[in-house]
Amino acid sequence: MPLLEVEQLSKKFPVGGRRMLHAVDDVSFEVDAGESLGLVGESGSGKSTIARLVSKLVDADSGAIRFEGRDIGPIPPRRFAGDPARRKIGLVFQNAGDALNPAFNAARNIAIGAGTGNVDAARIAAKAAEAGLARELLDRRPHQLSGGQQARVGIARALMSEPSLLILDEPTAALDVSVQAAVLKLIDALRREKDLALIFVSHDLEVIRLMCNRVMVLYLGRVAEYGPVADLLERPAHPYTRALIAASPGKPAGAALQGEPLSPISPPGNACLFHSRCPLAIERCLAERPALRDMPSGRRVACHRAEETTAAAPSSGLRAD
Ligand SMILES: Nc1ncnc2c1ncn2[C@@H]1O[C@H](COP(=O)(O)OP(=O)(O)OP(=O)(O)O)[C@@H](O)[C@H]1O
Repeated sequence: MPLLEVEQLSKKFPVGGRRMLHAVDDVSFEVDAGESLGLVGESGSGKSTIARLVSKLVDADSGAIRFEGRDIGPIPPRRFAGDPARRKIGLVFQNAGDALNPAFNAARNIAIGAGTGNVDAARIAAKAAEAGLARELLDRRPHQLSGGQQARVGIARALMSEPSLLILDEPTAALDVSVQAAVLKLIDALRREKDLALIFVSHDLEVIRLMCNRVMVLYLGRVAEYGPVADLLERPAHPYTRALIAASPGKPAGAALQGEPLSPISPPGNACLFHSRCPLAIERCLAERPALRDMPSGRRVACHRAEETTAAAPSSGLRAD
């Protein structure tokens, strides 16, 4: 049984009048113990909303979220704080400085993660040590700590309840490259030592490559492609994945996507959501939204032309019919 099973998760937000923004649409995935799943996609693709839905900060419109086999989806977010599953899901957010209470010192901020009133100082020190935070920093308030130290406080806080799943939403996005590398190394070491499962949200494919076993590529709230990370990045099957890889730092310029993304507000019911920017779009893509379908080696892809895309060499210029 997977540690976490998410099935057909959907979330719309009202945006005035009767208009709804489709933030997450029919998303399914699994995470096993000790596994690290990356969520990647452009800004607005639904990564954070998925992280917030799974951690029950936001209520889903529909879909199941089975944690250790139990569907926690129907539990209202306000009641989830007292649920035993809550303690097993640790959360680490972008910009640790903002996520910490500025009035509390590091020790008190870490203690919050236990979810109960009084926490033994020795336990706080132990979690700080696991997160690589020196004991003498525990008396300092967030503004007296560096970005990397703040990130470690956030991680120590998430570890307080001995989680089996950590949800990390761009945990190092605000950090300098060298500090980022040290914090990523820490997270990876913790995953191995504790057999922690991770859901790792990032814009950065290189970070995903380093940190994750599997990756889910999202476009306008839907899964474009899903699969083992090395294989997927080596041989992307979805034209959007190819474009993301081509646009990542260190790749030659000129491969940027053309065309405008569709609006996530009342998107067309039938068409592929990527058709407006897709170099391979054909008539069928306008008439029939591609379902997520199984490909070899554990890959799933939502593209009518995936076979042609994977058959083409990564550097070859793909053309529409
Ligand atoms: N509370 C909300 N009310 C209305 N719209 C929202 C709300 N939260 C998210 N959205 C919208 O849902 C869509 C998905 O947002 P989300 O933050 O999940 O994307 P993301 O991929 O995490 O983006 P980023 O990388 O910028 O954080 C966006 O269009 C966003 O504007």
